[in-house]
Amino acid sequence: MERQAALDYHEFPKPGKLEIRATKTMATSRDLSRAYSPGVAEACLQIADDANNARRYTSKGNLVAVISNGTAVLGLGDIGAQASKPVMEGKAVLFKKFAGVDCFDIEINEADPEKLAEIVCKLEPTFGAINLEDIKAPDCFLVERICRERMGIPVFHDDQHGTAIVASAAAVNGLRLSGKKIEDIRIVALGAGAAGIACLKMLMTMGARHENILMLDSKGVVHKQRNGLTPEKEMFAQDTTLRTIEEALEGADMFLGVSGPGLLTAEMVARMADNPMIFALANPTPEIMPEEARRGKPNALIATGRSDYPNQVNNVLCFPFIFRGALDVGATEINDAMKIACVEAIAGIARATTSAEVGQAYRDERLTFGAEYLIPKPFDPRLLPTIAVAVAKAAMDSGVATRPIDIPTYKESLQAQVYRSSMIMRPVFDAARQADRRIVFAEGEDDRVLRCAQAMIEERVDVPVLIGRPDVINARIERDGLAIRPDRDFEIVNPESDERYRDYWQTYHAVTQRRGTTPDLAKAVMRTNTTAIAAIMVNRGEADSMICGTFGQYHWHLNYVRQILATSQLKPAGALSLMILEDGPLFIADTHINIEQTPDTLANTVIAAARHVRRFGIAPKVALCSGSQFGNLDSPSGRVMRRALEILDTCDLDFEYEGEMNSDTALNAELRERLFPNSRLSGKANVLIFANMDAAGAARNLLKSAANGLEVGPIMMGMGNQAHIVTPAITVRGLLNMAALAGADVSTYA
Ligand SMILES: NC(=O)C1=CN([C@@H]2O[C@H](COP(=O)(O)OP(=O)(O)OC[C@H]3O[C@@H](n4cnc5c(N)ncnc54)[C@H](OP(=O)(O)O)[C@@H]3O)[C@@H](O)[C@H]2O)C=CC1
Ligand SMILES: CC(=O)C(=O)O
Ligand SMILES: [Mg+2]
Repeated sequence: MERQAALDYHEFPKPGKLEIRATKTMATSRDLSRAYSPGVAEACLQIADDANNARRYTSKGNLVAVISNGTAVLGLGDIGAQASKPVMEGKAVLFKKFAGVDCFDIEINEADPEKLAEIVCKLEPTFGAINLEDIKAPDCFLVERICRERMGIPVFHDDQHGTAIVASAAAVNGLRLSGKKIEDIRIVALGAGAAGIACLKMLMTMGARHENILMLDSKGVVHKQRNGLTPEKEMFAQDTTLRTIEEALEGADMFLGVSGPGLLTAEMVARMADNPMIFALANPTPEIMPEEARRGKPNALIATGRSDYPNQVNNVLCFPFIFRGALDVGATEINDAMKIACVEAIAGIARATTSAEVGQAYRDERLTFGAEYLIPKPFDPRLLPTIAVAVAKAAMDSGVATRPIDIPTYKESLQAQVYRSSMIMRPVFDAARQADRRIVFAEGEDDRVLRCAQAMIEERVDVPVLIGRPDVINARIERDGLAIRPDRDFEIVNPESDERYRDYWQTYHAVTQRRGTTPDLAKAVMRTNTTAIAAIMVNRGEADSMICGTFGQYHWHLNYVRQILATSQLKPAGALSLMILEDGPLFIADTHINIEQTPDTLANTVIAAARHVRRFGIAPKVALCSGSQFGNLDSPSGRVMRRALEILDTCDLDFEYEGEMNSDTALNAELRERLFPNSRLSGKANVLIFANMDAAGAARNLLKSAANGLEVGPIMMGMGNQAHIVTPAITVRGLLNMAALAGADVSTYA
């Protein structure tokens, strides 16, 4: 049951959703004396001397407090500070996961807004910024005002401004679709609390007119004749005879619900103008469920706060990224210019085509700008670089940044955070953009290949050619909402019917006739085997490189690549995987080609690997890994390694290599020094070569599965970049990386 699953998620394997992690080693008494007394005193004195040093010597600069008193928790109401803790912990997790911002969740038993503000202000030494959360209106307005006045760091009440930013982004895009103008639309807001007031103010900043807005709270329409209105409600009170939600909604263009569950019915919606926007944002249960809203107005543009429906208007699209940008420039506040930059950035992302990753993360959904996709999805990797950069720039332009930064460099560093492969792959992508190569994908009907083709076109990597049935390819492009179109963006080779078929089977026959292929067999292979077709295209010069292997066994594909493309000069020399790990890149070979290495194949693998590693701008340090080390075991792999080392020693090589040794000895220079002080390898090895495919493959798979390694590869070495065979677990980004490698002229990136 979903409720029990949610509880289990919170309870197991240990209670809660967060823990604290040390960022420095604490292994020796030397560490202890630096981290704590006496060394810590040095850091204290620096900060006592200049408070700005706190950002340098402590975690303050990246630390946000998520603070609540539990008086308006989601739409659950005043459930108290303790009960609000799961929400605050949850926000802290989102801050960290989406934007690398560290958080403490702080739940405070204080209902008095002035006293609460006082407590928050006293926390300033600890934090780089404050996120107020789920504090009821009108108290939240006072708390925020006092804190903003007294504190020198950004204070942002997310239910107000985060919600307002995301709702406004959705509204901006909704208006584009309906063709209405913001200054003309009539808006009815149900809920006059933290979120409601802020959303309306933001919509007015975007151009909505005060006289076109009707606000309702639990007592009905907020009008001039009502007594005891708070100043915030007073601001929106209209001189009107309308009193109920039904009356208010007559002919309205937008419903903005930030109130409570189930307060809107299909019958009420039916009273609205044509093509209305219905934003039912109460959590966890909206004012109206989308099916019901559509019953009232079939052509309504509908958004809720929920992730299980299209158009999730939730402040998670904003808060991690607006704080990221604000912290990174040392902003003293989050001002209107930064908020507007955020609205525009969010709205712009939904209008641009979706990235490879977001397409993969939301595979079953159609993500093309439209009624079902007004705003981006929370897992869209473009959110961080796009929004944080827009916010940082707006902070600098509006004069609240105390530490201005170089925006292009900042954007690159954020992109590197999101796409771990982006830094190391940058020169490869640049080279692929410069080269004019045609890449043929054997499995052109695969969803991942189609998304990769789209990304290749967006990133101007190279021209894709897809082998597959055109009707299947077109149907999948349509289903996935991709923007690519055959002929305009890519070429299709249809194995069932292509005018080049005769040329292809004849070429295949000519190449393999002395290996038992008859004309009939050649014809059958060219009708059914897309890997062979791709290889023939490369053989005939109709493509520069091929990529296959999204399904099936590596050696099955390798057989055709070898048959058709290997020559006396070009032979598969091994498969190299670049594993991007938390502490940097590590190359592993040969993961796929030589099932058991001989001394000669091993020496070739080492030389080829060193050449490929250099192309990434990395100086190779190769370790020959085995169960035996430095001659201590007379094992088969030890013997192969030792003989390979002798061969390498005759080759006059200009890179570091050493063997044979265990893989921990390869990665740990201190251990190596103890075991074999005369090693020719300096520091940590960055290329591990194993004696057989089992060992190399196991190392690669363990690094991927147990160490969260991100793989670029396997890169086929020795074939002049004419062919790469991927493995079925490959992701869209993985394919795109391979396409960039295949698309780069190998001599141009390094
Ligand atoms: N999707 C998102 O990103 C976000 C959604 N929200 C949701 O918005 C809702 C309000 O949050 P927030 O503004 O922080 O809370 P507040 O407590 O500050 O405001 C609640 C508002 O809803 C009004 N209200 C409550 N019950 C009714 C009712 N039966 N009929 C009409 N109005 C009613 C209250 O009226 P009165 O003033 O008379 O008490 C008040 O104006 C919550 O459900 C919350 O989950 C909030 C932030 C973000
Ligand atoms: C999303 C959020 O902040 C709320 O519902 O209160
Ligand atoms: Mg909230």
